[in-house]
Amino acid sequence: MTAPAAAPPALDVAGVTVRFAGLLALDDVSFTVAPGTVHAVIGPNGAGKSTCFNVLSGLYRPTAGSVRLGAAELTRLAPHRIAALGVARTFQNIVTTQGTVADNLMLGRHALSHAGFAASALRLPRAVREQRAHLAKAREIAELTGLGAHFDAPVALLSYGDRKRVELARALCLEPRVLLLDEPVAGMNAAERIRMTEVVREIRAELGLSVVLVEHDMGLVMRLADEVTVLDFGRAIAHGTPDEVRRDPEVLRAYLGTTTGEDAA
Ligand SMILES: Nc1ncnc2c1ncn2[C@@H]1O[C@H](COP(=O)(O)OP(=O)(O)OP(=O)(O)O)[C@@H](O)[C@H]1O
Repeated sequence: MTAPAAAPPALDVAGVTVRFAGLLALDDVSFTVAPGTVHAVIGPNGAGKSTCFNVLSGLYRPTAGSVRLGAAELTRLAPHRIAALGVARTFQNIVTTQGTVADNLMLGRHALSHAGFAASALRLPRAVREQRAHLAKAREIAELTGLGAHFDAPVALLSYGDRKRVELARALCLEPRVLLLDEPVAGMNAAERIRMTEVVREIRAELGLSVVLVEHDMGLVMRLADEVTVLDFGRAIAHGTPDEVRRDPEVLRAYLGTTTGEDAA
């Protein structure tokens, strides 16, 4: 694998508010994802986690507040512009079933293609060279995410866990500086969860990117996150290391019936 790129800039979320009619889905939420760290956003159902992700990836425009990647303000940009600045996301419920693993990863490379459609269709030398380089990169990312042996396999024939990693690999094909992971282990069995945890660790170490993680699986959050922000009714009620937040009385209160924080979220 290539050497890790320079550390990504910090992702600063400052005073973000999202109002849907009368409902405050996010209420003046601020946190900073430090370069190269895994930052989890957790909270009970309806706390605002998905809304927060949708703001970070440009699907929602906040009512107030800002999201900055280094000097770049993201909140007024369309999702594809945010992706082009190096913020890629996975989707919780999209588990692709079309094409081969290679096809899906090459779709992820599409946004980085410089040769135009006509040049590619005409197989002009530059387009052919570029296509070859994209394929090599896609293969490298498949290896990194444990999909190397399945590179030419139809996605429909893969296990659920492998397909979730295709979604992750597709996002990595954008060569992001910040990766937004939306419930990466949702629906997985125990073995698949462990595998995904290992893969996220490896990609962080290998690629040096920052990861923002929304996840209900507290085991995964405790093992992976450097920092955690806890949302409740749209407000950020706690920030800290996994150990700090699981001992925080307000966090324990937010998760009704939770006494240890182990099975929170
Ligand atoms: N597009 C929308 N229009 C109106 N209300 C919305 C919309 N999206 C989310 N909400 C509301 O905003 C609040 C926060 O929802 P959100 O989906 O962000 O929470 P969440 O923490 O991701 O929940 P879950 O863990 O159940 O996925 C909820 O009350 C939800 O009903």
